[in-house]
Amino acid sequence: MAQPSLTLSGESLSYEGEQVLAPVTLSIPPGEHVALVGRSGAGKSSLLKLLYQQAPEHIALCPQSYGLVGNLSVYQNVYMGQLNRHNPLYNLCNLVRPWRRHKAAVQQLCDTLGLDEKINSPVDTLSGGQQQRTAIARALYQQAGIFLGDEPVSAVDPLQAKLLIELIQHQHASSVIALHNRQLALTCFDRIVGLQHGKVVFDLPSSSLTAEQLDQLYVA
Ligand SMILES: Nc1ncnc2c1ncn2[C@@H]1O[C@H](COP(=O)(O)OP(=O)(O)OP(=O)(O)O)[C@@H](O)[C@H]1O
Repeated sequence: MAQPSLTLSGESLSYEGEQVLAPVTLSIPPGEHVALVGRSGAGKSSLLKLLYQQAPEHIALCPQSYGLVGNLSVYQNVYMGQLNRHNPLYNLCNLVRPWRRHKAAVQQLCDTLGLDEKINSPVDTLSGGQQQRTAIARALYQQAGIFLGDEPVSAVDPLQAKLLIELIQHQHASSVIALHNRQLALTCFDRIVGLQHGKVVFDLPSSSLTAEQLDQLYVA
């Protein structure tokens, strides 16, 4: 399936009549990896929501709250990344007694993400970082062309965060990831979109930005 560009042409977002994101115009073509940076409440999740609405069928979404089912295993949660590819009976069979090809594919992802020993554990029994990696595994299993992540590496150490971002980018034609780690934004992404008080205040190549400029977003 050809990957679309994600394009916003002046869309805004309001809750109960109150605008939380001012009109945004931006385009993210296949091949571009974009970081969203800004203080808590600046509008990063809101912008991701608008982007998701543009092409949900092409997007693997990794939400801030993970959206995992706590009493189901890591395998079952990761399998759910492909739920919409199969009929309900097929899914039920593979959630209860997985076929070898699904089990092997999920096992491989779990090995890559350091979850190999946890594949049969209920998600509720995992650490925060392990739960976060399960949410990433589910998004990777979806095999979509575009990845949207809302602070998907906030609960892992900096080295692991960099490896995860590289893995996500390697497996998706384009990605938009909200994160607070400015160094990661500068080193791993093509473009950085800065948000402040519900507005996009810059949209620039990461090579043209410095850590000090990103720090300005965090000044009250
Ligand atoms: N469901 C909602 N109803 C009303 N207001 C909301 C809702 N979701 C978000 N907001 C408001 O929209 C604004 C932007 O929130 P958003 O979640 O987009 O920020 P953010 O940059 O992602 O923050 P964080 O880094 O804390 O996740 C905030 O003022 C928030 O209170």
